[in-house]
Amino acid sequence: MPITGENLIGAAARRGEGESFRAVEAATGNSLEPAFASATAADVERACALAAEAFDTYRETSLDDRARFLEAVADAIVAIGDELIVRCMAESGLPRARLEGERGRTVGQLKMFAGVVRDGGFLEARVDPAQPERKPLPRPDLRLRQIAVGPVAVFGASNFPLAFSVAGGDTASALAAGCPVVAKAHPAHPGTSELVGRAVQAAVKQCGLPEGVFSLLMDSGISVGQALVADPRIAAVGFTGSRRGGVALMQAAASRPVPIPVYAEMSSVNPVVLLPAALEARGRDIGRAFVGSLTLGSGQFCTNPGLILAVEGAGLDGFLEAASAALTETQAATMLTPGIHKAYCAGVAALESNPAVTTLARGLAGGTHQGQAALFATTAEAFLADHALAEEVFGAASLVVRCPDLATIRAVLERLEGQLTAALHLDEADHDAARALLPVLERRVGRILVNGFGTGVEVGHAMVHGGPYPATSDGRTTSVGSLAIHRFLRPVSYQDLPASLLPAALRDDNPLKLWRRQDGKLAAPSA
Ligand SMILES: NC(=O)C1=CN([C@@H]2O[C@H](COP(=O)(O)OP(=O)(O)OC[C@H]3O[C@@H](n4cnc5c(N)ncnc54)[C@H](O)[C@@H]3O)[C@@H](O)[C@H]2O)C=CC1
Ligand SMILES: O=C(O)CCC(=O)C(=O)O
Repeated sequence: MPITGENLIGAAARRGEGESFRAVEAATGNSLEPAFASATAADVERACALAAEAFDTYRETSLDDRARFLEAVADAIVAIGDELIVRCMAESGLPRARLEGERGRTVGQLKMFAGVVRDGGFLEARVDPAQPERKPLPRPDLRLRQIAVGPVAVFGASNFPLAFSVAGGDTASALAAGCPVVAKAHPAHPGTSELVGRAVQAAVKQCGLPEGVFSLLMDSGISVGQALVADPRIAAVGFTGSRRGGVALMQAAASRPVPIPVYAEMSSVNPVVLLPAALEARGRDIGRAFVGSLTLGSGQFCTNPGLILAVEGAGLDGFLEAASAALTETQAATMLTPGIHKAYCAGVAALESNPAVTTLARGLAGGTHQGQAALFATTAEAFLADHALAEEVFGAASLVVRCPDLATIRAVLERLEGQLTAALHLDEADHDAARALLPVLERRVGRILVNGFGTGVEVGHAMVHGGPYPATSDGRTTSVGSLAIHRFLRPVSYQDLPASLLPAALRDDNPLKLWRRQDGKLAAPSA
């Protein structure tokens, strides 16, 4: 499939008339062909108009038709073949095996949502039949279902160019909910974005859906994203990226005449608590496993373990020795963009020059665009006194906070901002200590895990990839897993509607065979 540098607006492919830009090969910094041209305000207008036009038809597609569409998108992505992987490797600097895995995750995610749609449970159908004889007042007939919120703007992430990008989790969950998507390509991987966008466009056509179900807009800057979020037809936003970018979109959305929700996944340092018995028994093993997670993908995961909390002692010393030894041998790896590399180097330099911070180890030095891993340590006292030490350094850098006791670990956790994950390393003798920390962790994070690290999010039904601000803009939800569909749904109640006007999900004969809440009780569909 040739990459043309065009915007995909409904069924059309159109060269933008905005600023021209090229993708950059992450490993070399060289420009890649072809030139892309940023979309204009008229392109944004057209994509949003088509999305609004498609909305009522698309949201009422049968569950089976919508599921088949999601499966068609998955198949079309696979059908691109190796060209997708090769282009994505060049644009992101990520290795083949990682991107092949990520393609599998992207396709699996679309198929999972196809299953969620077919199941119909996300409609949360409820029926409270009328009670005309109720005293002192009769009860009306009340029925409820969830409907799609409207067209969704999706901003692809730089660090997951497939699974969190054009046809990633935000797009899959919005399409599953019945929302058309206008995607804004990340300027770090426009070629990858176009290839995937063309696959979605082809699936829309193949399934006979209205063309406005999907559009893809290019931009080297931020004006297309700003115009998209401001467009009155856009009803919600999905975003993964920097705190600055996410907050800017939250502000843009909140200052519209009609504000809309922004589901932004932003920054997180993902505290890892090493409890005493586990540290003493296997501190060295934990240290080696930690370095594996820290340096995965050059540390460019929002779930990266950026903060380690432990009580001082021989166990922590063993952990630090093993972690430092492993880190010292870690190869530097190409980072996603020169900008991200520069931000990483600045973050590391700030820690190195902080008098309250000790550099424990650095990985092997690398080329111009490669991130050199780093491990730092500080005291709890210094950490609590300096807010900057709790900020995310995006890349393979982590800070160990030496604590005098468990109460101090708890105090540090209490002071942290909202996080995506927290990990506890524990043995049985640590259970009481862990139990005491759980209430704090539940208040601070979206996912609590034991004897592991948060990198590598499982795409499933019980996953929460979210957390209180600033991990995300809305801690009540998730951007990974089937629950993500609820971000793009809204309940509607139908009171005393004649049977012929009711949506199929709420009719007495239950033609969709849904599990429904009948007078408050979950009821199976009759055979
Ligand atoms: N928490 C996470 O998962 C991630 C965090 N990051 C952080 O973000 C930094 C920069 O990476 P990027 O991927 O470029 O993130 P970014 O937040 O700068 O950009 C992400 C997307 O949002 C758009 N955007 C950014 N600011 C905007 C604004 N004010 N108005 C409209 N659109 C806007 C960009 O054009 C891009 O499409 C990294 O150094 C890292 O610190 C990056 C990737 C993932
Ligand atoms: O760890 C993962 O699998 C996903 C991480 C993520 O969401 C991110 O880095 O943006």
